[in-house]
Amino acid sequence: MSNDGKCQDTNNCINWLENSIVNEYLNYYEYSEFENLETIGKGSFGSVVRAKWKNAGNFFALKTFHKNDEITLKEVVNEIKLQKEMIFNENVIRFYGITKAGSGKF
Ligand SMILES: Nc1ncnc2c1ncn2[C@@H]1O[C@H](COP(=O)(O)OP(=O)(O)OP(=O)(O)O)[C@@H](O)[C@H]1O
Repeated sequence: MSNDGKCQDTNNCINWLENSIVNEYLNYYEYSEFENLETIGKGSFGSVVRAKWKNAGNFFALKTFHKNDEITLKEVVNEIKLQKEMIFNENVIRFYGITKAGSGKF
């Protein structure tokens, strides 16, 4: 699938994410690079945790999606697309990249 943001089913969404990482459109972080995870909020699709990035000691908000189903994967791709479009808006938090928890969730 091309990297035009289309995500019609589960496999397409996963391919879009993986191609975006391989082609370096998205930064990928190993989940093991984070420590001191503390839950700071919950949304419709998952929870948000504050986590320390071991490499530099700074903190990130990690948005975790609880399921790997089609609706959730479409939400992940949609949210990444929105974040990338908002890159120059100072009122919107910066999107740094994506990680994958041990359970396979993004
Ligand atoms: N970057 C962040 N820094 C601090 N807290 C955050 C951050 N992102 C999200 N949160 C907290 O986590 C909560 C859940 O965020 P999340 O984005 O999962 O859902 P939402 O946008 O509030 O709702 P929905 O999932 O219905 O769109 C937020 O309401 C907020 O309290």
